[in-house]
Amino acid sequence: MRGKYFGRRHVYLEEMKIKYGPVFRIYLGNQLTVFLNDQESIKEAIVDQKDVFIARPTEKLWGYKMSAVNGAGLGMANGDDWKLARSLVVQAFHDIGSTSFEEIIKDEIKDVIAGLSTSGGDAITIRDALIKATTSVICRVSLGSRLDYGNEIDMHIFSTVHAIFKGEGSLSPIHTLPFLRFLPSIAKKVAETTENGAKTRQEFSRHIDEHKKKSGERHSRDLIDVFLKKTRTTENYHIDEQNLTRIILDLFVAGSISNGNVVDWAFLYMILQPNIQKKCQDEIDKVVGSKRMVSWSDKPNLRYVEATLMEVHRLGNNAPLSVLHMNTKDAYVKGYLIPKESIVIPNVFSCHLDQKTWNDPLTFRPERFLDESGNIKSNPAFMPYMIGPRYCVGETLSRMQIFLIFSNILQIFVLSKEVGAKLTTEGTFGIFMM
Ligand code: HEM
Repeated sequence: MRGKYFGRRHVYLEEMKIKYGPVFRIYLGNQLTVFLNDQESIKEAIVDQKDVFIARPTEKLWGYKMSAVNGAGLGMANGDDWKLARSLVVQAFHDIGSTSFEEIIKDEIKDVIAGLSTSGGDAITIRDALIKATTSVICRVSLGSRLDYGNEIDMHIFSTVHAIFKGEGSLSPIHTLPFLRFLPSIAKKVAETTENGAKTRQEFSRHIDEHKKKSGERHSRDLIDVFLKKTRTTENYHIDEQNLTRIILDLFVAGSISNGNVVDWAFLYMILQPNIQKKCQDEIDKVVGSKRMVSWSDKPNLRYVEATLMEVHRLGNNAPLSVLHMNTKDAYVKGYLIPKESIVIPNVFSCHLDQKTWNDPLTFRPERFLDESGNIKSNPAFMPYMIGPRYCVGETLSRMQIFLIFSNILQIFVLSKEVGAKLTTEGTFGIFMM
């Protein structure tokens, strides 16, 4: 999308919603694409007709089809391949366990805090440190080792994942108008992306080989350990090593920058609303004090912090268009026919700002998520990790990271704006709202 909507596709979609209502369609190339723009329409499709809307349109998008040749991974897989990949990741997260997750995250936080402490009060940008920490968490959960920023190959993985985010994602015209790939400027980019993806997956294969050498000695410390155990204990296990490298890439893509990005949004709101920052800090001081780190078990008692992070998710809108779905049969939503094999896009951004649901939706107000007794009060229209059978598989790990990083940094530092800096909450629309 170009012209006045460049980087502001959400504005265009809001204008379409006002004109045509909560369900409307557009053509991407010759592909019919339906946008669902409120809680009722998203639920009616993705939950009430889950078996029809569970699919991904992988075959309909050129780049995704190409990248699924040696295994469709998890995020873009369908049918039994999806079930098996999802159950491997769920099993791995279960076996690694929340105690190990917490230890891994706290290790990374200590590094971020050490980095911030050396600034001596000078203005610094925290975003890079946050994203490196959250990428390192995924690295440890998938490959069993920290991301080494002095290592050329690790940096290659990091920049490959970054590059994916800078693109337009599934809505890039190249997917539905694949002849565009022959244009010289695009051809170069396609060649680079293909080469980088292949190199990154080769590196993952190297990690799998390393794990195999030690396999007898290892407990389930990471995804590769759990995969190797499955291949030993399950006859004709259907996921092969090629596909595993794609699953790992999916976890990196979906789960690294996303979390750092949310914490970055959270700190922006705290800088712009120092009174809310202070309320979070007062709660942390009261519940945890300053002699130990904030832990995941403190969360039930840090309700204002929790409500603040929910409000960050609502307004920061990390994954504004969720991930694409496809209906495998003709279906109706709000009385509109959605022909078989349409691309279906849950517009979570619009749902989170819907005037019908949210009082004063553009105002940052954590209290909207608290009841009169100060307990957390959710809202069915709040769905940052989506709903239905394909909801985010990394939700628990993600919530833990965001909570721990946010509260442990606020426990120590007061965040403020550099003198003269101009800050805005107008984000750039892409796979993630940046
Ligand atoms: C703030 C952080 C995150 C947000 C807002 C987020 C949001 C989402 C959303 C909206 C979906 C699409 C669900 C659907 O299609 O119905 C999704 C899917 C997914 N997420 Fe996340 N996510 C986050 C972090 C993570 C993390 C940390 C991981 C991995 C550890 C992860 C892995 C995935 C995967 C693999 C899928 C595809 C699931 C499937 O197709 O079955 N995400 N996420």
